[in-house]
Parts: sequence; structure tokens; C-alpha cells
Amino acid sequence: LASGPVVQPAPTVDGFVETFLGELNYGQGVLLSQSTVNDQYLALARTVRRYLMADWLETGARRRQAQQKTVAYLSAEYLLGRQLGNNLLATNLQDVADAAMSRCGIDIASLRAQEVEPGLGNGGLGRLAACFVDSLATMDVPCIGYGIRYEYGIFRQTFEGDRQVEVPDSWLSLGSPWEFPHPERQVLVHFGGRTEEVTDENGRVVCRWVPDWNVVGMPYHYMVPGHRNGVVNTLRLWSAKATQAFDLQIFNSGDYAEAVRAQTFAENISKVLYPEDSTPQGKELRLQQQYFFVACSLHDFIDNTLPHDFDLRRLPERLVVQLNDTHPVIAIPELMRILVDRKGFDWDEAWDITKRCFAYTCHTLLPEALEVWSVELLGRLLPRHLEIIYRINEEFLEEVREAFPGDEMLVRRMSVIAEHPERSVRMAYLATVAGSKVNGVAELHSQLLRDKVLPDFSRMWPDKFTNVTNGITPRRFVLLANRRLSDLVTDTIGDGWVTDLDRLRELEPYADDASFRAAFREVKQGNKERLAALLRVRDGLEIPQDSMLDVMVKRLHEYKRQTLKLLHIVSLYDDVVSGRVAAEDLTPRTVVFGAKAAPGYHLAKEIIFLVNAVADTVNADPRVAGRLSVAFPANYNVTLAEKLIPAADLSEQISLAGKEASGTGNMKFALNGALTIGTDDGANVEIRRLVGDDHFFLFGMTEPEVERLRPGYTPSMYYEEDARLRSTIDLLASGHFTGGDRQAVAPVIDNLLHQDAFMALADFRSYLDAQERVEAAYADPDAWSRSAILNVARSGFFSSDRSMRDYLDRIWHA
Ligand SMILES: CCc1ccc([C@H](C)CC(=O)N[C@@H]2O[C@H](CO)[C@@H](O)[C@H](O)[C@H]2O)cc1
Repeated sequence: LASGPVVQPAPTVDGFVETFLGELNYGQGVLLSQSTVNDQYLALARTVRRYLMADWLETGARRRQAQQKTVAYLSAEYLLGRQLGNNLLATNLQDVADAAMSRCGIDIASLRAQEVEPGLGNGGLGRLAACFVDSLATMDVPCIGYGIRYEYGIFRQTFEGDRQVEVPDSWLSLGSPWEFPHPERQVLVHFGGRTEEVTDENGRVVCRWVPDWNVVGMPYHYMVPGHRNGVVNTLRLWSAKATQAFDLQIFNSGDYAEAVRAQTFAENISKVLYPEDSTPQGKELRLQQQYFFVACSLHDFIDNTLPHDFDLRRLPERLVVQLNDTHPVIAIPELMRILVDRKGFDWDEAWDITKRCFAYTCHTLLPEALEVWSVELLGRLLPRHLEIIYRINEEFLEEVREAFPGDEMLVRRMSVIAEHPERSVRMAYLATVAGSKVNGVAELHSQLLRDKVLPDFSRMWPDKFTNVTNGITPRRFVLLANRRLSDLVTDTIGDGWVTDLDRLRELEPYADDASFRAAFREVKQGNKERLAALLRVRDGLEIPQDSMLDVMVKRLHEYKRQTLKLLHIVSLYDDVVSGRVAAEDLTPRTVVFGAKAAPGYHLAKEIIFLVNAVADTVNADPRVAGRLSVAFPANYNVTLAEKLIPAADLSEQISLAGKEASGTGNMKFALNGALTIGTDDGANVEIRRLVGDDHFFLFGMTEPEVERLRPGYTPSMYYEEDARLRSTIDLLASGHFTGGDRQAVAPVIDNLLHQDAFMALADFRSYLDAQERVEAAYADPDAWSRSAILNVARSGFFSSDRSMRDYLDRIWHA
């Protein structure tokens, strides 16, 4: 029995009920009659785990057996979303679970709603990591996702007086049934101290790190199930704790706080996710977090995953480490330290191995988002790593001098060490020097990486640079989120699309089928009614269901231009209240916002305030009732996205060209039958190319036009020259939406008129013209749904399975 296969409960209603009651009684220690919704949810989660356990253990055994090349995906963020629904889908147990719960007199929907989503990420980067590990499991690729098990994830957003208020996200407080702690795989991680030169047993002078404090990394394993393929990969998230729980001597001396200081200090490392998604704060704790999970992960793979006698010279055959942006780049000097200091490799050999193990993905174009760490901080926290970085840079600059003799300006420009404003390490440069491949996340982005962000490196190593356009998992964002559409598609072309999204192409002919179009419209209407019901309960918001649902959901950032959407709303409102346009001539439209602002990003928080203020006024004004309304449900997250995106008619992707690296929301909307209004930015370019110009509302400047306009850009000029814009801004500035308080709107208005760094005013006219084309198109529901169906049929490319195939072909060669 001990060595036999793991017994899996019978995938029948009986088997499920029996397992569930077992988990409730023995796991939760309660009778069904006494149990709370949370008891029932935890028991249900553990029941579903049992159905996945055999595959998980079997996959692990197969991986150990096969000794295949493994992808280690290093990401400081994973925006996983709720697990129950996805795991029921992966095991194809939704219907069995529904029946089993109702046999127990339980409405499974209330248990699904009980789950708190693990918000271990900020936005795009974190969600992409979650989609990628889902795809790799569904494609049966050996992959371990490594990250941090933050005790507190992304803050919960509430609104008080129309202003964002952050609430800590204690996602673990009601229990976390999807994680498995593995104390036997704990790792000791060092910090601080100094380095010294010693002569080792072979008489070699080697460098040694003498740290002065350390913490323990405790791994928690999460299941990453493939879609009905018997594969379950692992996500290994690290939690920090003190080596010594508390100091008994100090405790006995009565200084209780001091006795546990080490514990709290250590735990702080994985306490909370940094809520910034563009501007690094350069905080020491952030660097501690990065080194902590990187050190745990590399040690875990080399010491706990590889066979003990594995010859590390062959490491690149067994491991490829994908660096998810600059956040885990400290892994490069850490691997060098392991190979040279601990495993006794000489520098060149170690460097050759290291270079073949790493690859780096850049997710941004904002110069301020590229992390740099001061040598002062690095030298204090990680003295040995700083030494290693210095040597890597020295040898690299030699290479530059050889390739481009006599160009010291170039040498200084390419140096991993920046001299100004303070001596610091440019992590993106280090990743580019050490990485075998550097990729952007959309064609335009990867081109701008070569031309604008890392031009010197692209000139030196043209073949090192490549592109892999982002993707999203169709399991969560179509099959799980949009059951109505999935059933219609599967009834029409079968269910092959779920794991081969290009099959959606087979839908193309049905765009010309009136009955299919009608069925498609019913799907959208059903999703709208579901959303309306949710927002009524969740946020007390009423959204009219017979209006165009115009949705803008993403982090709040000036470059994403939520202000442009706001100007459009106010111009529509202004048209009616000024009498220029009759309300009945307005296409009924409901604009839905979803956006969190980084707590320290004040202008972003002012924009949130103004959107809410405008929403309150517009929604209360009878002159536009039933014609224009604005909804801003709080706390936009994966769970809300799953309800919002399937209900949308119009997807707002209106960033300034050259600023959004890719976007992934844009892909989710297209695949759920929404039409896009957008600029030629990020992956919008590829969406427009695939769905066709007739089925995409393009507007605004292109990236080269933006660059040409930037020098001497004077936003106020557009205000003076465009009467509609002036009227719109004047109405905003008048305090009309803030109870006459002009000061309340000043921060946003002043910024728009005098900075407008992301040129919302320059693109205003073109945007409004595009919105008029939207209204004209929406007036013909049949033509609109034809376009929407073609968007679905032609967006199979945006599957994260395809992205993974590209990484495998172009970067991992696994
Ligand atoms: C250090 C602060 C910080 C934290 C996160 C980030 C991320 C890179 C920001 C991010 O999420 N970028 C988004 O990544 C998505 C996935 O590739 C892209 O689709 C988005 O365009 C990009 O903004 C930058 C800086």
C-alpha cells in the first residue's frame, strides 16, 4: 500500500459527499448542522484538493524520474485569483460538486463567495505570472513558480467621501486551504555583515561572506493544475521567520518585546506586498524581500530538487530561470556566489554556467520603473553580491571596450554601475549582461526596448533581444468567467478551443449567421444582468442593463489616461446640460471604472476622487438619467474582473502610444466579445492587426508622432483652440461636480493644463471622434455583434499557451 498509487476519491456525487462530510467532521471538527459557511468552504476546498492530490504527487514523481529541464519562474508577484472555481474546472468536477453540495443542503455559490482571493500582486505583471504557470501545467511543461507568500497582499480599496482608503488585506485570517507548508525544505538566508579573503583547503585564496544576521525561509506549496490532463505543477512561495522564535534569556529578564524582536524583524520580510506598480521606492525591506525569495529558490532547486550528485556544470541543461522583470535579478550574483564560494567553481566556469541559466523579461517602458539599488544599501545588506556585481561589470566593460574601442562615453553609458545621481546598480543592465535572452511583452514594446531603453545593448548583442507577446489563460478568463459564451462556442465548434485557442477561428463563418449573432447577444445580455445583480449587492450600484457597457479597468496611472475617459464623460454630460445635444440623442452608455492607485501616488488618488465626484453628479442628474451613468465599484481585483469583462461591450485601451508595454486586459475583453477603442500602443497593435480595422476603434497619435510632439508640448494650447475641450474643462474646473469647491478639482485640472505629461489633451479630439464612431456602430446591434464575434474568433493568438510556446521556442529550449 505504502508504495502504491494515491487513492483518489470517486469522482461521483456519492464519493464527493462522503469526502466532504469527512473533511467537515474530521478536518473542521464540526457537524454539518453546526457548520458555518467558512467551515463548509474549507471542507469543500480540502475535498477538491483530494481529487488533485494523486495527480500532484504523480506529477512530482514523474518530474523527479524524468530529470527534464525545468523552468524556474521567479516572480515577486502572483495574482492568482480565487482557487476553488479554477480547481473544480481543472478536475471537471463543477457539476458533481454542485450536486453534492445541494444534496447537503448547501448552495455552492455561497461557498465560492466565501473564498478570499490571494492578492499577491499589483496588476499586469502578477496576473501574467499566474496565467503563465496555468499554461505550463496545461502543456505539461516542468515548471516551478517561485515567489513570496506575503502575509498581506494588495490592499483592499474602499471609498470614503469619494476618496480611496487602503485597508490591509489579511487574506489568511479565515484559513488558507490551498497551501501546504513544507518545513523540511526550509532554507537559511543570510544578510549583512562583511566579506573576507581566506585560503581554502586547496590553498586557494577565496572570498567568503561573513553575514551578521539571517532568517529562515519556509516554503508553502500551491497546486497549479493543468486543464484535465492529470498534470499538477507546483507554485512554491516563501515565508520568512526568525531562526530563533524568541530569546528565552531576554524573556526571563522581563524584556518581552526585545525577546521577540528578532521574530518580528524576520517576519517583516514577507509581511506585505509593496503596492507600487511603477515607481520603486528603493526601500531596504523591498531589497530584503527580493534577495530572500531568490536565495531560497536557488538553494531549493540546487540542494533540494537536483539529485545530490548532480554535476553543476550541466546546470543549464536542467534549469532555466526566467526573471519576471528586474525584481528577482539579484539571483544572478546569488548563483555566482553559490557556484564560486560554495561549490568551488572558478569564476569563468561559474559565469559561463550562470549566463546560460538566466533570461529576463522587461514589463515596462517607464524609465522610473527600472529598478536601481544604491551601492551603499547593497554593500550593507549584501556585501558579497556587490563584489560579484563589480567583477561582472568590470569584465563586461572590457568586452565593450574590445567591441567599441575608444568610446569611453559608451562604456560609461553601458556600465551596470550608474555614477549619478548616486552610485547605484542598474538591475535591468545587470539582467541584460547576464541573461541569455531579453524580451519585451509585445512587438512594439520589444522594438522600443531595442531602440529606446537598451539601444547600446541591442547594438552589441542584437540576437539577445527577442519578443514574446503576452497572453492570458482561456481557462479562467473565458471558460470559468464566461460560462454562457463558453457553452455557445463549445456547442458550435466543440471544446478543443479550451487548450487550443486558435480553434476559435472556426467561429468566423458564424459571424454571418443571424441566429448565432442573436445567441451571442443573449450571452452578452445575460452577463450584463449577472454583473448588475453583483454590483447591486456588492457596491449598492445600479447599472442600467439596456445601455452600452463601456469599461475601463486597470491600475490608476497617468499614462493609462483614465483622465481622457473622464473628459469624454464630462463632454457628453456637458453636451446635454448645455442643451447642445438632446438627451435622447445620446447612446445609452454606462461607464464602469475599476482602478487602484499606489498609496503614495497622490495625483492618481486625486483622479480617483474626481471620477467618483463626477459619477455622483452624473448619476443624480435627471437630465441624463437612463442615458449616461458612471459606476466605480471599489477594490478592482481578479474576482471582479471575472464578472466585469464578460459583460462589457466596449474595452478602453487608451494609453499614450509608447507607454503601455503590452496590456493583458485588452486581450481578455476581445476574447469575451467586447470591441476595443484604443491607441496603437502595446498589444493593441497586434489585436487590431488580427481582428481587422473594421472591428477596432483606433484613435490617437502613434509612438513616433508622440515623440515628435513631446519637445515643447503645450497642453493649454489645445484648451484654447478646441471649444469642446475648453467647455469640458471649464465645467470640471467650475466645481460643478464638487459642490462648487474649485480647489477640490485643481490638482487634476492644473496638471492637465500645465503638464499633461501623457498628452490627454492632444489626443482628446481624435478620441471623441472615435467615440462617435462607436456610437454609430452600436446603433446597429447586429453589425456590432458580428464585429464582436470576429473579435473572439480572431483573438486565439492571445492565449498564454501560445506565449509559452514562444518562450519554449525562442528562450527556454526546454
Ligand atoms: C518596483 C515597482 C514596480 C512594480 C511592478 C512593476 C511592473 C513591471 C508593472 C507592471 O505590472 N507592468 C505591466 O506588465 C504587464 C505584463 O507584461 C503588461 O501587460 C503591462 O503593459 C505593464 O504595464 C514595475 C515596477
